Amino acid sequence: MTDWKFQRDAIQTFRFVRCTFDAATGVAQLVYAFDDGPELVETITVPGAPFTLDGERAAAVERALQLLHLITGVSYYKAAVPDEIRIDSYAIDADTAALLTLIYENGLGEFAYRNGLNLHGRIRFPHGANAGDGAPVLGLREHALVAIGGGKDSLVSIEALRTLGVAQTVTWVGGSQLIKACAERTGLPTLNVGRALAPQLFDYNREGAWNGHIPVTVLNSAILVLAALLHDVDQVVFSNERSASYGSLIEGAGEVNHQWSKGWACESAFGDHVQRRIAADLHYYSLLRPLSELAVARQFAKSDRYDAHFSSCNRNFHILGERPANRWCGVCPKCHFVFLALAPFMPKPRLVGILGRNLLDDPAQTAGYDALLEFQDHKPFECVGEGRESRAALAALAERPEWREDALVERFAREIRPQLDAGDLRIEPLLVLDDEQRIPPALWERLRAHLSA
Ligand SMILES: CC(=O)N[C@H]1[C@@H](OP(=O)(O)OP(=O)(O)OC[C@H]2O[C@@H](n3ccc(=O)[nH]c3=O)[C@H](O)[C@@H]2O)O[C@H](CO)[C@@H](O)[C@@H]1O[C@H](C)C(=O)N[C@@H](C)C(=O)N[C@@H](CCC(=O)O)C(=O)O
Ligand SMILES: Nc1ncnc2c1ncn2[C@@H]1O[C@H](COP(=O)(O)OP(=O)(O)OP(=O)(O)O)[C@@H](O)[C@H]1O
Repeated sequence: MTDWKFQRDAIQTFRFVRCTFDAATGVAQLVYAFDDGPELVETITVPGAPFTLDGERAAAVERALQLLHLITGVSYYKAAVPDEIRIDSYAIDADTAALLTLIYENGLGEFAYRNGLNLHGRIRFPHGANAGDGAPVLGLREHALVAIGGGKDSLVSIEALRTLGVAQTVTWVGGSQLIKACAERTGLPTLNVGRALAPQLFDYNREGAWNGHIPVTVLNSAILVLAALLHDVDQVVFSNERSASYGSLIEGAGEVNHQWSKGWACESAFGDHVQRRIAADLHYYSLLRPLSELAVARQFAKSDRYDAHFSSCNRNFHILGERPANRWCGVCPKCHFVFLALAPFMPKPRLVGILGRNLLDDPAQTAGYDALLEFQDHKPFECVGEGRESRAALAALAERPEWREDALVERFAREIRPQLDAGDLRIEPLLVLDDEQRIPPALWERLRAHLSA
């Protein structure tokens, strides 16, 4: 064991070694290993300890901990993608194995595509027969843990829930100062869950591990489910919009969705599983599922409360490495898209003030915008709206005197718009609310009225 070296292609087995939770400290340890190599220990710390857990709630916490262990393993499994998966210290049933296969295969879709790997049929979680449905009703208190990511989406949800009078705690995972500042700006109760990846993963990455995107949203979701049980809360609320269900269309490969774990397929499978197998009265849902990215942007633009605090630029959220000096790098797909999506709904000086520059008047950004428009390129592997949303937003700006002379708007009107069907360029149809969602029905009725106001 002391001589063990990470040799990606020689590794045969990925092991889920054990998971533990200490109610006195709020610390969960999620332990993995390759073959008989060193233990890889990821640590999750839920503030609020000590936690007093009675019989049924303690059992639900144990089930949530195992689900978290199984989902979080994706970060380590991907480093070698070995043929065999083993679960050393507990057993899972066929339903749980099916959920995990769905999450690993699809959540690692971009990773597999970029590395030229085929994961279909390769990910096999050992399992027994189905244990049957029947998670108990725990009598959880009516309260929402709302995930906050520092960008516009979660802020739209938080403000909607505030307006609708839903009691909420603004919750985030990890040490981002930007998210903390946004959370504090809400003026609501906050909960910051600590997360430390096993340090060896960074060594393995340097030593030739497979690397690439992992389904981080479902991982954060599993963390919040555990935190909800510990804090006796009946709702875990995310802010994943309808557009997240659509990936990039790649010639020869089909659809590859960077944000698969923000999509409806993941939300419905994960949310149903939580209610069937963990706690029948724990509701996991995305409040923004009925909305397109443009509809979310329109909603965000209604208030300027967060203009000086939020950022959707993912470059702020690296564990290691540099972050943009003024919250917006201005050159990545998310900066491009958010600028474009907000532009039809916000006065121009306000938007330029938020990002610090006018991205649509910068010819150097042409290729970036072409990818968003799916013009001579595919939609970027990032959390951006659908191509039709970008095209509709630019078409709207091409009609506005304050925007139409800007370099990229003018180019769109001259070169790209004539190749498109005018009927597909209207914004209004993209703002219609969708019915595919799992928001608690009474809340959905009130939310629909609020969003339509
Ligand atoms: C901040 C970011 O975008 N990171 C992505 C980037 O990672 P990078 O290597 O540049 O830096 P770090 O994030 O600091 O990660 C260092 C290494 O750690 C590993 N890792 C990290 C987190 C984790 O949960 N598991 C891990 O294994 C990984 O090996 C890193 O190399 O590129 C990576 C490869 O494409 C991405 O996976 C990183 O994405 C993060 C996991 C992340 O948190 N990204 C979110 C900002 C993000 O993409 N959110 C999407 C949601 C999409 C989804 O749910 O799938 C969004 O904006 O909506
Ligand atoms: N560190 C985090 N902890 C908990 N939840 C997070 C974290 N980062 C992102 N999320 C949540 O994951 C979901 C997807 O994140 P995403 O980045 O799309 O949203 P956002 O930051 O609210 O908005 P934007 O799209 O403008 O960046 C959101 O519900 C967000 O709240």
